[in-house]
Amino acid sequence: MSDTTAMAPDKNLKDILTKLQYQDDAKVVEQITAQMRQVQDRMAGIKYKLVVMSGKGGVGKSMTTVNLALALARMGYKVGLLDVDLNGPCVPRMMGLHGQRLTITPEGALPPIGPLNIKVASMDFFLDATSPVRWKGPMDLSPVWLGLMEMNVIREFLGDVIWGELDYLLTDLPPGAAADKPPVIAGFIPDLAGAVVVTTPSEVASDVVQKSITYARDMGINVLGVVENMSQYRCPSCGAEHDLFEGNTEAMCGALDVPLLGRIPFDRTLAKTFDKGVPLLDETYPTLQRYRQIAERVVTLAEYRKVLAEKL
Ligand SMILES: Nc1ncnc2c1ncn2[C@@H]1O[C@H](COP(=O)(O)OP(=O)(O)OP(=O)(O)O)[C@@H](O)[C@H]1O
Repeated sequence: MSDTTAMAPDKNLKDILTKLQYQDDAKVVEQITAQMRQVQDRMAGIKYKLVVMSGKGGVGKSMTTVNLALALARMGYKVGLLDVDLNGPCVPRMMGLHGQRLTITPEGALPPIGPLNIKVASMDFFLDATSPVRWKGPMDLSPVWLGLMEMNVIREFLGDVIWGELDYLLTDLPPGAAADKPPVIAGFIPDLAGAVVVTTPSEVASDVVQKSITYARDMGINVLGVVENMSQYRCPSCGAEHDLFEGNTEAMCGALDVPLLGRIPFDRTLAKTFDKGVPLLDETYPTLQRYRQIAERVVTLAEYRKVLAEKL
């Protein structure tokens, strides 16, 4: 049995990165290539790697990622969940794993196991509870270095986690549209099967989500479809459903030629349970059944694409 220790919390990017020395350009390329090779090896046992992205923040991307993972696990698949947000990782809390740590072994970092045997790896597992990740160098250098360092931390992190054999790995990307980090981070995941884009009808009314879909496609990411979150509000007393926002997701999907995978209503029970770290697991619950239908569509699309890619 290998010697295991919990990873110490560390918030200072400069400390995290002391082992990474940028001496010259050739070294940087060498280092990044080595990191990417390591990530490829670590993820070699995963059949389908998916990312979940959104245009703006707060549209329910993490809620969707977590519930798709749970739905896939309920369908009998071996599932992993990866949360790469440095400044707002919330997957561990939603899965009831906040405060856990990755277990460091000589072979790499073992992710904690959440409900339905889902392996969960998050930046949260080596960050401290409340303070933000901070820069300790000169402030005028911080935008450039923070970007570089953040990408480096993420590649290092991806190269450390031992996933073993999985059917699906779902990655919750940080929010952001167009020329921003999510598609770049998605590019760190080798043989990506595709992306699921989460939006709300109000976001559709703006052009942020369309930009992120276009940008993802420009980066060669296969957009499997769109999930419309907080579509409607179900009245707790009479059960009637009412629209919450203006916006026509169906029309947007038609215009972009991307499938609408499903709609999830605004559901207070969902928010209350997952935000408290007590994930709702009753599969007969109507909103969870909707996630199940979306997960079934995702499986069909991912498998179809794979078969197609193998035949061509
Ligand atoms: N369908 C829903 N019904 C009710 N509340 C929801 C729903 N989806 C998400 N929420 C709530 O909205 C808040 C934001 O959700 P979530 O953290 O999943 O968004 P996000 O897009 O991942 O945010 P971020 O941009 O910070 O990554 C949370 O409190 C969550 O519980």
